[in-house]
This record gives sequence, C-alpha cells and structure tokens, in this order.
Amino acid sequence: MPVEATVDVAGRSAPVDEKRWTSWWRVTGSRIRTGVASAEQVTQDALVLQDVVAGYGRSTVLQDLNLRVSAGEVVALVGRNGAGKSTTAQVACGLLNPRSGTVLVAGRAPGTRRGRFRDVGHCPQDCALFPALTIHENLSVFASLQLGDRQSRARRIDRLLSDLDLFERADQIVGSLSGGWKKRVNLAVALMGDARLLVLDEPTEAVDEDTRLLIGDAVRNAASDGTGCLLVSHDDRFVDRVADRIALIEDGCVALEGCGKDLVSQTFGSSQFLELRFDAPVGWEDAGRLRDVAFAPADNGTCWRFVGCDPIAQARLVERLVERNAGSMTVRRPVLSDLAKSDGRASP
Ligand SMILES: Nc1ncnc2c1ncn2[C@@H]1O[C@H](COP(=O)(O)OP(=O)(O)OP(=O)(O)O)[C@@H](O)[C@H]1O
Repeated sequence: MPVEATVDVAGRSAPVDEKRWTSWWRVTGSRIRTGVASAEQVTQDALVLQDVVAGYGRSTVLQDLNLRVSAGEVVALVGRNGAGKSTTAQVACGLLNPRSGTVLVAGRAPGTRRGRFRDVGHCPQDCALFPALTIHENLSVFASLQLGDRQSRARRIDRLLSDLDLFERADQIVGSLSGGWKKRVNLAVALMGDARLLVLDEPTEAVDEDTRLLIGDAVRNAASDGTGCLLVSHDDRFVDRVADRIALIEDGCVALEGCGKDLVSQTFGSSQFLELRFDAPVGWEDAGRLRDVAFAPADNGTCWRFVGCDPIAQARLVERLVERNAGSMTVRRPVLSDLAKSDGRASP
C-alpha cells in the first residue's frame, strides 16, 4: 500500500493527508522549501493505466490492462516470459503508444518532451549509457538534460554518486565496467531528475548481493520521497524486499494484484511443491508416467513439478522412478515466482 509519505516543511516532516497537512502548514506559518513535493503532488497517482491496448505490428500484447501506482508506492510486475511486463513498462514511459486506453503519469500523458524528461525516470533492461564516457561524464550529460543550474546539477550528481557508492569509480569509463556497476549507473541516471514515476526493468539482473541491497535501498528511498515505482523483475528476493504490491500479468492484463504473501497463499492455499531433478531429461516412458501422476515438466525436462496438498504421498508414487534415473526430490513451499507459472489459478 502507499507509504505514509510526508512533506518536508521548513526542515520538519508534516503528514501527507491534505487536510491535516494544510492545517499543520497554517499553524506553523512556514514556507514550503523549494523543490519539495506539495501535498497534492504526493497524494496523486504516479501512474494510471486504464483499459490499455498495445502491441507491435499485428500482434496485440496488452489487452484492456488496468493498473495504478500511487505516489510513494512500489508496484512489481511479475509474469511468465513474454507476458507483456516490459511492454507495460514501455507504455508507462511513453516509449510505446497504446492503440487505445489512457496513460497518465502524475496526471499527464507521457511522451511529451516535458512528460518524458520531467516525470519518468526510466531504467531499461539493457543499460542506456554512453560507453566511451566516464561515470561522471554520463551523469553530467543526463543532468544537463534534466536539471537547471550548474550548482544543482553538481549537488545532484554528488548525491547520486554517494547513494549508489560510485564515488571511487566516477572517472572510470562506463564501457569498462562490469554489468553490476553499469546497473548502478543506469539507476543513477533514472533517479537524476527526481521523477514522479520510476520505471525499472530488471534492475538487479546479474548483480551481486551488495549491489542488490544498494539498489533496493535507493528504490525505497525514492519511494519514501513520494516517487511511484513500476518495477519489472524476475528477482523474487528483491521484489519481496522492495515492492508494496505485486501485479501478475497474464494474457495481456492484470490477472492478480495484491501483497506478495497474500497472493501466494490465495493462489496455492496449503499446497506445496514436490520437485524432481535429473541430470538429463528422463526418457519418454518415464515422462509419460510422471505426467500420469500430475507432474509437469520444466527446464527442458530435467525438472518435474507437482503442486498439491500431499506431496509425500506423491513422492512415494515416483520413488523408484527417481532412483532409477539417479534424480533427487525436494518438497518446498510456493514462492512468488511460482505465481508466474500458475496462470493465476486459485489454489489446486
Ligand atoms: N519490439 C518488439 N517487436 C515485436 N514484438 C515484440 C517487441 N517487444 C516485445 N515483443 C513481443 O511482445 C510480447 C511481450 O513481450 P515483453 O517483452 O513485454 O514480455 P515480458 O513479460 O517482459 O517477457 P520477459 O519476462 O521475457 O522479459 C512477446 O511475445 C515479445 O516477443
């Protein structure tokens, strides 16, 4: 749910609720500091997608998709490969025009020059940086596109270098950085303009634990400053840590929406997963036997999964088959990424 956001008035935090905030402001008689979000800005939706239909050429990917991201809220899109998560992110950024429906970023249509640069901070899956420039030079280029005077640009760059622990590498050429460091710089660029909406596509793909934590902190800090965040991620641990709400995309629309733990328990109830792993795909006869007792294949036939309330009874049925193929069995509770494989079905 939306965070309990506050606005900063004369160095003190005030509640975001508009009426309470207004009276608080009247009582103190303080002036709002320049650059700090007003109560109206903080309470407005960062993103509204309403009945959005979008696709490429003749194919339709999003079909009547509805989604809202409040100011200060982090919403994670999950779903199987090709479900349309990145397409949704592109529509939110104004990079892909919907065929029909409404897209509003902080109350305005994105894609206009003002909307694109001021309201959306975009961190695409493939880093969008100048490889021949240093980290500092990259940040300077993006700062010059989004921020006004030289002093505020320098202050903002210093702040981002510090928040993302980039100071020591500021003079390093971006093309020579590892993937994890590039992800940090990419996020710094997205955060540059203090956008009302952050759109992050797989920001923790192939990063180490330190970088994952740092990126998570930066996203949560932006949210606590009132920025809404649309996050596309296959990283369960990261989503679990930073997202306020999860939206599962299936068949081009939002099939399930809510807090991650609630969605997992609504979908799977008390069911558990029984997973069988093999070094190589099992033969067709054994594959048939596994299918007959409700196992489904994954990972090119080297993994077979059963989901149900009595995995131990199921394990007994396939014990000999697993032994014969030198496989292993694991029983585990469902996790967030299992939602993407479940078609949003109710508990089995
Ligand atoms: N530029 C494009 N031109 C044509 N088709 C595209 C384009 N981008 C994506 N698609 C198609 O649109 C569908 C949705 O793709 P999208 O990238 O939105 O899925 P996704 O949920 O983000 O998948 P993943 O988890 O694999 O990143 C896929 O069938 C994909 O092949």
